[in-house]
Amino acid sequence: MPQPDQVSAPQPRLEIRDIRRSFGGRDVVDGVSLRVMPGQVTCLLGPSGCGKSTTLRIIAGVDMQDAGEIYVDGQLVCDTIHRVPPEGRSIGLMFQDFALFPHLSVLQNVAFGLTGRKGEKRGKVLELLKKVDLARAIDSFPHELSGGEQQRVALARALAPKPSIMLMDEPFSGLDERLKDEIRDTTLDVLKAEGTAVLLVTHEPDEAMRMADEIALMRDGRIVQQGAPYNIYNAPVDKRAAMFFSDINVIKGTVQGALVSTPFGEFLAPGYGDGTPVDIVVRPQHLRIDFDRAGRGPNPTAQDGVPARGIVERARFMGRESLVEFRMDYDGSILTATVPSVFLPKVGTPLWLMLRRERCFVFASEPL
Ligand SMILES: Nc1ncnc2c1ncn2[C@@H]1O[C@H](COP(=O)(O)OP(=O)(O)OP(=O)(O)O)[C@@H](O)[C@H]1O
Repeated sequence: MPQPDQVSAPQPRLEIRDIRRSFGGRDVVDGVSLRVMPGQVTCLLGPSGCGKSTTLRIIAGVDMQDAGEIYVDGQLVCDTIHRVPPEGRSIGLMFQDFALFPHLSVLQNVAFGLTGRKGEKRGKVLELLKKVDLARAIDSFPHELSGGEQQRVALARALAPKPSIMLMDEPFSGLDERLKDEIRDTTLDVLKAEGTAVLLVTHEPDEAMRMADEIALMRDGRIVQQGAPYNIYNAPVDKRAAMFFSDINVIKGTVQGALVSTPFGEFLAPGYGDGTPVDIVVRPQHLRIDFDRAGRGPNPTAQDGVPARGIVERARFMGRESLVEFRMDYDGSILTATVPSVFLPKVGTPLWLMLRRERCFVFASEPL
């Protein structure tokens, strides 16, 4: 029996350490480290141009880092001296523009990455196509399939050489919204069942939240925050990280004695010196709305703080929810709340707003 201190930590399928890459003197990837465990999906999420695709291309071996190391199952596959070629890295690729060969059948497309005799290959392809629920299409040609079906064939093709890692760069962005959800779920199910480690690049927060076990939020060539979707969403590292996932409201204040006084009551601001301008950030769904009672609002509570009054400036029905904008009495600024769509107040209605304390974040003000 292994002793507790002899039990080794689980081995990441993919590990990159301090990867750097610059183009024309600009650090496009500026010290990125990541680990992806078997069967885990990590999403590299960030705005256009932040260096996501470059990071992926380096891992795939189609571009070369200036510094840093890449390990697959604990084995060094690439540093600046040693370099295992792309085909030797046990890495599968699925890119948005990674199209099927139009003149080859589904069988030939999926068999493309397989070795072995013809009869054997058909058996293997059939097995792969069953996984993506497309066995019936084995003799079809790409143009006879829908976009989603083509994507599932592409997945089967990428899985054919049994890669231990799958790199995906915006693989679903060409599909229509309804199809996307379905193909995302199929893809996830298949990859999880295979135990493949997935690194998926996307600029869509919704896609990352839906797909990822872990999100690595990237900005200007660096990972600024990494964690489970729930944690990234509910404990953003800064205002820009909060804004990346939803609209936000900002209430301005200044720190005095580790506290910020606002019309919504006092907020703790530990670690900030006196006089520091701060932003209290809260998402629209974390505002509470209450009725006006002859010029008075609800009583303050520990959970929601002090109410402040605003006048409905605009209210829009959005289907599942309504979006309501308030002009606040205290300084004329606008705050936005989302509420269940059964509630659609009239413009000009006075209402009281409270902020759900545990959903508010205090950050030092920074120009964006
Ligand atoms: N081969 C190259 N030569 C010069 N500049 C490059 C090269 N490859 C990428 N870049 C630049 O590096 C920056 C990051 O590009 P990258 O494609 O990695 O970003 P991204 O986050 O994937 O963005 P997008 O989502 O738009 O693809 C961009 O400004 C891009 O123009």
